[in-house]
Amino acid sequence: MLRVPEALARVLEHAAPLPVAERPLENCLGRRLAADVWADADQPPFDKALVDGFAVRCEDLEGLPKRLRLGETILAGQVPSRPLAPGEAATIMTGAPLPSNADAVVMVERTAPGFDSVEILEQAIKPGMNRLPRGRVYRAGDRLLEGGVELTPARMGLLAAAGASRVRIVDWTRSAVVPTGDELVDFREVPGPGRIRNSNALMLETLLARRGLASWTSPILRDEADVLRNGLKRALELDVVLVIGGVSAGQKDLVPATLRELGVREVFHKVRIKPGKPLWFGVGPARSERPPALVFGLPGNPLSGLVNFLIFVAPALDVLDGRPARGLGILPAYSAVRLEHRSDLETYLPVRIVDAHRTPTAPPTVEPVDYGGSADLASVVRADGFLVLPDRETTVEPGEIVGFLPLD
Ligand SMILES: Nc1nc2c(c(=O)[nH]1)N[C@H]1C(S)=C(S)[C@@H](COP(=O)(O)OP(=O)(O)OC[C@H]3O[C@@H](n4cnc5c(N)ncnc54)[C@H](O)[C@@H]3O)O[C@H]1N2
Ligand code: MOO
Repeated sequence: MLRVPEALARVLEHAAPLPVAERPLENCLGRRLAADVWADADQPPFDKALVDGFAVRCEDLEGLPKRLRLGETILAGQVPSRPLAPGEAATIMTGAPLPSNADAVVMVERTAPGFDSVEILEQAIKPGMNRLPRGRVYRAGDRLLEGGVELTPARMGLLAAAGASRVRIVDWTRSAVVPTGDELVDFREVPGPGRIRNSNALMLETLLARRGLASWTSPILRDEADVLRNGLKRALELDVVLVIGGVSAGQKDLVPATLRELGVREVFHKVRIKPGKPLWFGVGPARSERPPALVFGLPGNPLSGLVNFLIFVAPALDVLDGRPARGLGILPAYSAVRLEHRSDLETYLPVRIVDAHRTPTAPPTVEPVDYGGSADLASVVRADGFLVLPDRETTVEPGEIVGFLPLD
């Protein structure tokens, strides 16, 4: 059986960035830009007023206070019809273009406006005041964003300002979530005898959604070869397939055999991890425009699926997204209790932080929560993360440093 780092390395060996695609900007939050984006025009595209007030020529304003004749009014969205005449001011609103020879804008609060003239009150005025010159933000032809950066809200805004309405990105991963099992009913239903609600599909969909990825969820597939075959075939058209259940040793655990029948090449089955040991991983048949699907057969127990997602699926999604796989983010923590670990499986134990008033940089102290095993999703809700025990026997003493994988 593979150890966790070996299994992860096998997964990542088969993961490669998805092809570049041109997509509508509004759909690209969080995506990697695949090419540099250049400014199509100067920004601002004209000398622009930064306040509501009066556009002036500073040379008219020696020895304040002084009265200027009022010429035209320029609202945002309009353009001035002519330059200022000597001794003249134009009424102007924030965002409007300045007359070509105006070199400052005086705020309306620092003036005494009259009917056809305005008195500019005593104040320090110099050229450039309250005026954003054309091209001050960027010039046509400037590189606005470098290929490779992630699209944040501010970068999205910048691209919108530059009219980049379609952008080249590393395409987003299309994932399928495939719940399997005769015992499952939709979570909106009341389960009959022996049945349980399908909780894992929603958990996996939302784990993907947290990463900005929409997914397709198949109907619950019954444990019958032809039902599984048809359902899984459809899922294999996507980039990542998360099959839930049916991967251990039961009589109805038909998922691995069905996947192999559909041309999915098994890379490994079972990992030295708890929960999540029965994990199955394979690579789908070749596709014309995208790399073959990465297929994860996640064990049906909710915590097994969650832990396997965090440890194996999430790093693969990073690579498909065109970014280096982020580390697991395992931090040091102190164990509050003695733990006797008698297993050769790397073990993820739900724990809560017990020292609420610690300083932010100090490792937290953690203690296990009441835990009923990998079907006990309520334990994770009580937990702040997982304490990680190695894949060999070990005893942890109270106060000893352990690995801690925070949740959320
Ligand atoms: N003889 C062996 N038995 C089992 C082994 C083993 O190595 N040898 N491994 C155990 C471990 S560990 C796990 S984990 C489970 C994994 O089993 P499967 O992946 O085959 O999953 P199922 O049997 O279909 O389901 C297990 C459990 O999870 C529930 N489940 C399934 N799907 C969902 C869902 N979408 N939402 C909520 N709950 C779900 C299912 O009802 C079962 O209770 O196998 C052990 N057995
Ligand atoms: O992986 Mo299983 O989840 O240990 O119960």
